[in-house]
Parts: sequence; C-alpha cells; structure tokens
Amino acid sequence: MTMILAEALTKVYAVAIKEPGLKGTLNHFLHRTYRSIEAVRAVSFAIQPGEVVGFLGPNGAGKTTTLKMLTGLVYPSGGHVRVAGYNPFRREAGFLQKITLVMGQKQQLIWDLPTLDSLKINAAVYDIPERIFQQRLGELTEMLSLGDKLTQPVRKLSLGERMKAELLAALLHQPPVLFLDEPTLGLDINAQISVREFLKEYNRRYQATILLTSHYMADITALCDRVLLIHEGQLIYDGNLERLLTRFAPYREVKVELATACSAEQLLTYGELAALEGCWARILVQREALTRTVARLLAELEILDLTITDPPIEEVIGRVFDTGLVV
Ligand SMILES: Nc1ncnc2c1ncn2[C@@H]1O[C@H](COP(=O)(O)OP(=O)(O)OP(=O)(O)O)[C@@H](O)[C@H]1O
Repeated sequence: MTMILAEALTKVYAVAIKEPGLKGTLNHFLHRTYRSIEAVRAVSFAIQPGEVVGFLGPNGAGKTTTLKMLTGLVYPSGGHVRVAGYNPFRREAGFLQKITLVMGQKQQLIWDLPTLDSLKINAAVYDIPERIFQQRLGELTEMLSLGDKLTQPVRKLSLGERMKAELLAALLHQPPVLFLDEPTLGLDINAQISVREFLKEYNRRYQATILLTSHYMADITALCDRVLLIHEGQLIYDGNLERLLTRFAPYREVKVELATACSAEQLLTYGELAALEGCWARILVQREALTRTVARLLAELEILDLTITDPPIEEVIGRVFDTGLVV
C-alpha cells in the first residue's frame, strides 16, 4: 500500500487586499477585495512504506502548505490525498494515530511543565496503556539520550534538548508516518547530528515513512535517497538525489594555491572561476575535462596546493531552483 499519495494537489489562498490609510481601512470593511495566491499547483507523488523523502524548495515554494494538506490541517482547493489509507480531512481518530507532524518553529510541549507531564497528557490523548507508555518512554528516552532531562521544566532545556523532547512527545503513539518540517532548525551542529542519527535509527527500527523538509542539506544527504523539489508551487523533480547532482553538477571544483597571484583572465582559460582571493582560486571544471585541465594547471602554473571536490550540494540545488527547470 502506498503510504503517502498526492494527486494533482492544489491550494489557492484568497488573501484580502487592504489599501493604506483610513479610506483603505473603511473600504476593507465595506467591500473587501481578494487576490489569489497559488501556493501549490497540481502536485503529485507517491511515497512507499519505510521511505525517507526530502522535500526541498526555496522560501515560499509551498512545502508547509503541502504538509498541512497531507496532515488535514488545510483543505485543498483541488486534487486528492491519501495517507496511510485515510483521507486526512476527515481527521478520524485512526488517522491521527498513524501520523505525526513536527514543526521546528512550533512547540507542543508546555513551557513551564516538565516534559514528563506533557508526555502523560499525550499518552491520555492517544489512549496509550500505562505499560506500553512506560516501555516506549524508556526506549525513546534512550534513543534520544534524554536521560534525566524529562523531569526538568521545558523552559530549562537547551534548544537541542527541547527539540529531542518534542520528537519524543510526537512519537509516543508510535506513528508509522512522520511529517517533519525543519526539525533541526536553529540547532547547533552536534544537536543537528543527534536528531539526524535518531531519525535514521527510528526509521530503521520501525520502518517509519518520513517526509522531511530542511534547509540543511546535511540532513537530506544523511537521511534521504529520494528528494522532491518544489518551486513556485510546482513539483520540478521527484527522484534520486545522486542522479540530480550528476545531472546538475556536471563539473568538479578544483581549489588551487598558487605561488604567485594570477589574473582572473588567465585562470578563466581553465574553467569557470568561482572565487579568487589572493593566491587562492576555486575553478569549476567540466568532469570530462578534469584530467586534462589539472595536467595543464600543474604544467603551466606554479602550484603549491591542489584539491578536487564535488561542489557543495546547496550550490547545485540553488542552480536547479534558479533555472526553475522541470525535470
Ligand atoms: N494562510 C495563508 N494565507 C495566504 N497565503 C499563504 C498562507 N500560508 C502560506 N501562504 C503563501 O503561500 C505560499 C507558500 O507558502 P509555504 O509556507 O507553503 O511555503 P514554504 O515552502 O513552506 O516556505 P518556507 O520555506 O519559507 O517555510 C507563500 O507565497 C505564502 O506567502
């Protein structure tokens, strides 16, 4: 059974327009006018059980709106959705047991209470028997390395600990489908890594299906083989991350340290000049010309150091969004 299915999913928001000044305010009350924002346009995809899929797009591309439609928080203007066999808009109890939605910038834990108290409330809401509650609590606390943190008021936790506690609360009912909107937002590198590791382990242990948005490409590369790219409300790519990178980054980055500074014009004869600072230069070279170009660089210039790397994924994805190409 397909776990998450979106067919021609569309959302058009009607936004009231208000002119400035007193006249505008009066008009706004008397004859309100609206303009339409097509946040999501005919988006279709199918995600199978156990898949971890990255959902990427620039700000305002329509990611959160799509997640809200998949979780039944926003009613679509068109199209069809099915998650774990349910129609999300009915908000049936069975559906709510199957999913969770974690938003990095919103919290569900009660600020002044210890996490444990919020967890007990969640256990009651989801009708989790005491024995199962204790067992899941122990397992998740260990997986998240939260130790004795659960008895402290939430406001005393660090940002990373709070995010882990949020995940614990969101997963207590052991949902098979996870919608995660920026779960590592604002966390330091170590906290990002431990959230990532936890999600990887959670997916492995419970074969959970995960749809994840993140502005940190390290989250995506660590967790997702497959990505969905959305641009101005339209799905422009659905497939393997590796394939996307090879297609949109047919070049490699050659970083050189020169014995003496060189002009940009001279370096441009080797490839596209990405940066030049004093004696350091970053040159983008087509993959098929790499060996030839490196040989030329070493023969023609006095090189102190040379490294070859793949371009940063952020840069490649940025190029895809800049072109807005439908793949
Ligand atoms: N409730 C709303 N009413 C009107 N317009 C909205 C509403 N929510 C979102 N939008 C608009 O819909 C478009 C898509 O927004 P959405 O939040 O889905 O994008 P996003 O990809 O999640 O962006 P970000 O990465 O910045 O969170 C934007 O133009 C946004 O301004």
